Amino acid sequence: MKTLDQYNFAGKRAVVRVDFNVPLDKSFAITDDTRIRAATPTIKKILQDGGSVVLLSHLGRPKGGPEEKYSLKHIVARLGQEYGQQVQFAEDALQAEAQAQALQPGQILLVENVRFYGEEEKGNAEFAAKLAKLGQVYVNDAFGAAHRKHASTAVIADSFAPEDRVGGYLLQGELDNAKKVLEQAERPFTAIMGGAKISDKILIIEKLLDKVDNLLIGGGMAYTFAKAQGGQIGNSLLEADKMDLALELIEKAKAKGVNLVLPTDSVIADKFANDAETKVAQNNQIPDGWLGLDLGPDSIKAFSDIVRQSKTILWNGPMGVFEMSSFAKGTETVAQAIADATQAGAFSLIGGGDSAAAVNQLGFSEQVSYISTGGGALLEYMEGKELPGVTALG
Ligand SMILES: Nc1ncnc2c1ncn2[C@@H]1O[C@H](COP(=O)(O)OP(=O)(O)OP(=O)(O)O)[C@@H](O)[C@H]1O
Ligand SMILES: O=C(O)[C@H](O)COP(=O)(O)O
Repeated sequence: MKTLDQYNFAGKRAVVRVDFNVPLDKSFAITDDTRIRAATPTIKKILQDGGSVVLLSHLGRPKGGPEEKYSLKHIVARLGQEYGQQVQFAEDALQAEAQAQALQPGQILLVENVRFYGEEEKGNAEFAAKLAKLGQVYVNDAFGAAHRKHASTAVIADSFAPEDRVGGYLLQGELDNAKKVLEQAERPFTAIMGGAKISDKILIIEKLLDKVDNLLIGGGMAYTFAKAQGGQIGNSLLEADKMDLALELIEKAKAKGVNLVLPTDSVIADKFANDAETKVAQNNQIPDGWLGLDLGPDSIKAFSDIVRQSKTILWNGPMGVFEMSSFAKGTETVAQAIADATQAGAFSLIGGGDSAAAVNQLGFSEQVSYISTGGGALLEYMEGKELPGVTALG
């Protein structure tokens, strides 16, 4: 992979694929800008060389057409602050060529969400070739989307000569840190998995069983395990078609000697709201009409104790609905335990858009070793899978 420092961008227009899939609140304000800040060194290097930049990104999961809540126009002003200059905006990825060609050295153009075209996620070659016309060199700095073989993350590279395909600083740094955990993990090695996207992660959990000593499973995905074990989970998150797999994972963990820890209790709520009525329940005895939204006190203690004794820690996915203060305690306490372990010499790698947001929001960002901008991308890399976004640069 050609690195940024091996390329001189003077007089060149670079198409830079970034992962600006940042969380937005209801009024479209950015609630965590980690991914924006993380790509800045790459963009500055290109500009300082005397190049111009055409930014491509996705935001959210639109259904193949424009959707106001997923428009990248919401982040234009923030980018302007970040780069200390006005950032131009192209409202349609396939109508952006004239605007791109008019860019002067040092200028930046942000192109509307590439997923407003269904061809993006299909990895359509014609669509990719049209995007490639926006510049003369392709830079991929979208580590968070490097596991997607999409038009702008991978296929587009075919339209550029190998010497004009470049890996950005963020992409390179992320790969270096992930390798540290994969190849030099000091034991005990603990992975903590949580969040809502059960189907995205459950297969990856299986792979982690070959690498870790402890696997802690919290957040929404834990209820699929509880239900599979015969528990009552009320209205908590469930992916019914993954229950068999959950049981298999429990068995496999046993066979491999991995300490798989599930929450024993939860903070449950009578509605999905910060002002809901709450109480603590055993994870297998959640009444109908109630839903588990955070780790309970026993689970918090069990998780934190293991984390504090670990020498390598990988965390992906919050332990509860941390965005609501009533359900943030599990995530906060686990983050504190990771910070304590790091202070005591452990290497801690935090992955996932929401996990990174939680660590920032709760004020722990300076107390962990590395915050990855990748969720699925980091995990797939850890699992030993090839990342199409990286392979395409070769
Ligand atoms: N018990 C729960 N019930 C419902 N939602 C939950 C629960 N626990 C956590 N969540 C939600 O899960 C979401 C995060 O899940 P997600 O799988 O997206 O994690 P992530 O860290 O962002 O990883 P990635 O980057 O792969 O998306 C948060 O918005 C959080 O509120
Ligand atoms: O948030 C992420 O993990 C990346 O931006 C990829 O998004 P996706 O899971 O919607 O492809």
